[in-house]
Amino acid sequence: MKTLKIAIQKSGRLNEKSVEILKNCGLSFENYKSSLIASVANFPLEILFLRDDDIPEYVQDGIADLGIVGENVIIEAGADVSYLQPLGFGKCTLKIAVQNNSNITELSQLNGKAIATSYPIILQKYLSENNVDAQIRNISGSVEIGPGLGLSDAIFDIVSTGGTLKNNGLKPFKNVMDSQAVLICSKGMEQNAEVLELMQRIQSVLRAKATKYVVLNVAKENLQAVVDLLPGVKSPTVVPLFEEGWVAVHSVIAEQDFWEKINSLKSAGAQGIVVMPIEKIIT
Ligand SMILES: Nc1ncnc2c1ncn2[C@@H]1O[C@H](COP(=O)(O)OP(=O)(O)OP(=O)(O)O)[C@@H](O)[C@H]1O
Ligand SMILES: O=P(O)(O)OC[C@H]1O[C@H](OP(=O)(O)OP(=O)(O)O)[C@H](O)[C@@H]1O
Ligand SMILES: [Mg+2]
Repeated sequence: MKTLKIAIQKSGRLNEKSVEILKNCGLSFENYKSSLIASVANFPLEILFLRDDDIPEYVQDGIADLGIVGENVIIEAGADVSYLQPLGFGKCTLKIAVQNNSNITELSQLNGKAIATSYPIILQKYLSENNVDAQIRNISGSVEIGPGLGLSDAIFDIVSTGGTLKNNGLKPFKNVMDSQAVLICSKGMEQNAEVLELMQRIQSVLRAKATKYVVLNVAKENLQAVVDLLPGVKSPTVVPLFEEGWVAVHSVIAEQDFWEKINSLKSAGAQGIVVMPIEKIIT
């Protein structure tokens, strides 16, 4: 059996969550800051710790079979890789931003202006699609200080909370692309047995993360109303309580509408609601 290689970020925004998702898949490996490669003890896999910019090309060229990296970095690199799974972390938007006191309100006003960015390829494509002819200043980081120093009239960078823009006297002007961390593989590796096994594990971890396990008590006369609110993985489990006329209901609830559901359950007669995290859901 061939040992696969997966490339993840060595340090930075995606490192911790990438390590976490692999560990949650049951993979056992040492995560020393100093080592650039780690062997997984219980799966035919080696983990390469790299700068995120290098990951798309490593995967494209088959030096790594798999990778975890932001979509923004893949698109910027123009890498020819297969997308396997969005991972739900590293969520951000690439935006053009201008100074708070700027009078730029239309895209066409960027004609002839200078825009600082670390993502010149994505920006150039967007500008060309919108017939804007601006000068792109390619800088590798701290892009947000550009306008304040007179280096550029606008910037194009990653925005998440908007805090960095605010701290530098900038305001968002145009949203260009949303991004999140994704699992990718080299072309032709999509059906590899170990790749499929890893995908299945990652998906079961993601499904579990998106849900909570709920146990509650309800009087039999209110059971149908409560069950109608709870789909469960297949359907809710209902077991009798020692006290006559009462049952316990076991089910799962989606994280996203959790509080709304809990309030509806209480109104429908649910009592003693216990909520627990789920580790994995295998379907
Ligand atoms: N503020 C943020 N919120 C959410 N996701 C972000 C944020 N900033 C960056 N990201 C995502 O995380 C990725 C890595 O960001 P990071 O700042 O660690 O990159 P980097 O400094 O280029 O790292 P490296 O040292 O590996 O080259 C980005 O490409 C993007 O996909
Ligand atoms: O909207 P916000 O929540 O403020 O996040 C946006 C900032 O986050 C990223 O930088 P990071 O903090 O990762 O530092 P870096 O420039 O060293 O990569 C990005 O380059 C922005 O500067
Ligand atoms: Mg980088």
